[in-house]
Amino acid sequence: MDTEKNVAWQSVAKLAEYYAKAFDLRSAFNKTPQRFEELSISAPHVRADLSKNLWDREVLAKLLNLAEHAGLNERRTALLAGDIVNPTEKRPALHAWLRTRFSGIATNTAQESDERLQGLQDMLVLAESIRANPAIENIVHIGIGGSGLGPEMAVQALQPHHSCGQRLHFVGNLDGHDLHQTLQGLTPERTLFVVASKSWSTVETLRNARSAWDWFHAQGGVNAGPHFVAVTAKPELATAMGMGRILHMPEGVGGRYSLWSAIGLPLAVAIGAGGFAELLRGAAAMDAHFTDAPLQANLPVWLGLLDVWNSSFLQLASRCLVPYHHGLRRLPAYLQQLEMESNGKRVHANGTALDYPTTAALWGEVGSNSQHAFFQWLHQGTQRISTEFVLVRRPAHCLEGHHDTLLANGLAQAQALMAGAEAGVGQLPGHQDFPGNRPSTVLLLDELSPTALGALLALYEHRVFVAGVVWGINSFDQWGVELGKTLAKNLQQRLATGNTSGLDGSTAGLLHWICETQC
Ligand SMILES: O=P(O)(O)OC[C@H]1O[C@](O)(CO)[C@@H](O)[C@@H]1O
Repeated sequence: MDTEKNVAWQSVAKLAEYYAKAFDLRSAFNKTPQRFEELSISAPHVRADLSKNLWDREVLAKLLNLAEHAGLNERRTALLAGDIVNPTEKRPALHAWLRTRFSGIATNTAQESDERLQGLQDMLVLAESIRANPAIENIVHIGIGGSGLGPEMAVQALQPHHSCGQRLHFVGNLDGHDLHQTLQGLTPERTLFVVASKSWSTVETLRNARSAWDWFHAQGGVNAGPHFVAVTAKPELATAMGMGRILHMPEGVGGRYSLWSAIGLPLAVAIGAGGFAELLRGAAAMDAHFTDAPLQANLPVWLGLLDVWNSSFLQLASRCLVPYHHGLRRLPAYLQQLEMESNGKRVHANGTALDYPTTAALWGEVGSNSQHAFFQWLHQGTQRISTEFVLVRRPAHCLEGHHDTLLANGLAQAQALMAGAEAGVGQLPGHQDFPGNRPSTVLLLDELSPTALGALLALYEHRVFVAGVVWGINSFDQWGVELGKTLAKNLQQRLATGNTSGLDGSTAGLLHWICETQC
C-alpha cells in the first residue's frame, strides 16, 4: 500500500474499534434526528437507506478519502473508457462500455460502429426472428456461471414483461439430472438450444451441449445445426462442433458481467429487443450516475465503501441478501458469483498477499420465505452480520392483501434487527430478548421493470468495482476456480481405472468407495 493510502486506511481503522464495540444505532438515531436524511441516497431507479449501518457521516468521509487515495477516480475513468483494468488477463472490462455505447447515452459516440457491438446487435435481430417463429416452442439455454445465472435470473425477474410464445428452460449443472429432466416432453424439431460459453472450454457446458445434440438425433431429429445457436468468444471452436448459428461476445466482457452482451439472448426472446434495450438503458443510466456524480453523492461508491467498512474494518464475515420479490429469487445466486468471484481474492492486483479481509461471503434467499428459515439466526444468533433488503414498491399483480403485507414484513425485519426488544412481562427472559443493533441496508425500487432491473444490476457491478479498487485487487479475473478444474480432469481418469497411486489418503479412500460400485 502506498504511503498516502496507508495513512487514509489507518485513519479509518482508528474509528473501527468504537463502531465495532460501542456504537449503538438506537442512540445514534436519538442523537441525530436527521440520520436518515444524512445516510440515505438516490440514484436512477434505486433509493437506498444506509442509515441502519454501524457508521455515520464521519466514517463515510474518511472512507471517501480512502477511496480517493486508492485511485478510485482514475480507475473509474479507465473502466468506463474500456482501458485494460484486468492486468492478469490483459483485458478491459467492457460491460459498462458496451451498454453505454449501445444505449447511445455516451454523447458523440452514440452511432459508433464497433465490432465489439456486433454480437449484441445480431443477438437482438435473432431474438426477434425467434419470437416470430411459431415452429420454435421451447428454448433450452445451456450455460453455467456467468453464462447462465444472469439470463436465468433476469428471465424470472421480468416474467410479467414476457411477450413471447416460447417456453424458456435453463440447464447449467453437469449433473445429468438437470438436462434429462429439462428434455422430458420436448420435441427436437420444435426446440432451439442456445449454448453459451465465452471460452468454449467449460466442461459442464460442452458436456450438456453434446448430450443435447445426441438427444436431438436420438429423438428422430434431422439436421441439428439450425437448432443450435452458440454464444461465444471462440467462434471457430463452436463452428467445429456443428453449431448452426454463432453470436459473438467480446473477450473483454467478463462472464459474470455478460448479461448485457449476446449472452442475454433468452431474455431478449422473452421481453423482445425493445425490452432488452430498456434493460440496457436502465444500466446505462446507473453508469452515468456512477461516472458523473461526485464520490460523496454516488450510490455505488457509498455501497462499495460500506462493504469495505463492514468486512475489513468491522470484520463482519458475511452479508445476507433478502429480496422481497418473488421475481428476484435467483438474485442471491447471481450476486454470489458477481461479488465472490470478483472480490474473493487474497492478493493485491500485483500478486502480493493482503493483510486484511476482502469481500464478505454473500448468501440469502427471497423474502418472506427466508423469515421462516434463517431469520432466527439473524435476530438472535451469536454472530452479527449485515443484512440487505431489496424492496419493490409496486407489484405486477393485483391480488389483494399481499404486497402491503410483504413490504411491512421486509420493513419490520430491518426495524427489528436495529431496534431489538426486551422480553415483556409474562414473556421468557433471554429467549424473548432481541439484542438489536444489527446493521442492515434497504434498497428500494418503484417497480421491477426492465429499466429498473438494469439499473439495480449495474449498481451492484459498480459497487463491486469500488470495493475492489479500495482493496487493491483485480476484480475481473478468477484464478481461484482453476485448480479444482485441473484436479477434476485427473480424477476423472482415475475413476475410470480405479488407480489411486500418489493420491492423498482421503481422496484415495473416497475413490475406493466410489469404485467399489462403479469402476
Ligand atoms: O462462459 P464460460 O467460458 O463457459 O464460463 C462459465 C463460467 O466459468 C467461470 O470461468 C468459472 O469457472 C466463470 O467465470 C464463467 O462465468
